[in-house]
Amino acid sequence: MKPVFIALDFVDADTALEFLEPFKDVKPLAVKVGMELFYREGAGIIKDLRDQNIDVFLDLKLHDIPHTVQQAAKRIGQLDVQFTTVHSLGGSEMIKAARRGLDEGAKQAGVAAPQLLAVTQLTSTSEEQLHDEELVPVSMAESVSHLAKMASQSGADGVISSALENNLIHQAVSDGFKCINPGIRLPSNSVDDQKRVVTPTKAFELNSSGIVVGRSITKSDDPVQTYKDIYNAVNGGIK
Ligand SMILES: O=C(O)c1cc(=O)[nH]c(=O)n1[C@@H]1O[C@H](COP(=O)(O)O)[C@@H](O)[C@H]1O
Repeated sequence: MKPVFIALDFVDADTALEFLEPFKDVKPLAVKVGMELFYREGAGIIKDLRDQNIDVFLDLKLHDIPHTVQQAAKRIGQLDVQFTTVHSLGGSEMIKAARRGLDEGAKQAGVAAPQLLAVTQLTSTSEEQLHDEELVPVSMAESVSHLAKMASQSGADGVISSALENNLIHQAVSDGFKCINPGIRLPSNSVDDQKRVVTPTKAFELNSSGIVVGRSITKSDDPVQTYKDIYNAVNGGIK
């Protein structure tokens, strides 16, 4: 099963849970809680979702010195979430520290440790920005596959990248390493702030291990049907 994570980019728990009401008989269901919702609601929203048996990807994109990241990751590891993120640009020592923190926290809480995903280059970053603002001299594809290799050697279970880079990443890492892809748009949607976008079908043609979809579902006229259509295009099986 390749997950389709719905990005719950909502202002508060009431709005997020109200949005999820019509999904109560939809299985499987996986959601992403990001900074907007978590900074407002903290661990309470994670508990509400886990109590409904929903898989949770807690996306806080940790990026700090290794000790700070390890301690923060320990707290995340205690929350019984299934996936979480760090920025790969924090470096190999930071990613290893995150891995240690997640494992320690999960062990203390008696839950399974979350899978660790390292963000390579954000899907809102263009090739021009990479060169002009970050002064990175190599191409986007080279930068992303290099960061993915480093993340895989540092204990990450996968990366967050645009699907456009999946095939290069798969060549650089061992089997089983996940490429989870945001920057997903249906052909009729506007691109908004994203730069490196693909459709859900294209993402899976490009060997995606899972996708993150926000506004294409949350702003759709019929979010449940849009979720089912996207999920079925990839996996089939939801009525
Ligand atoms: O880590 C992420 O999930 C992420 C990384 C990235 O490079 N690009 C990206 O868009 N995201 C997240 O994926 C979601 C995309 O939302 P939409 O653009 O509305 O589909 C947001 O919650 C972003 O925070």
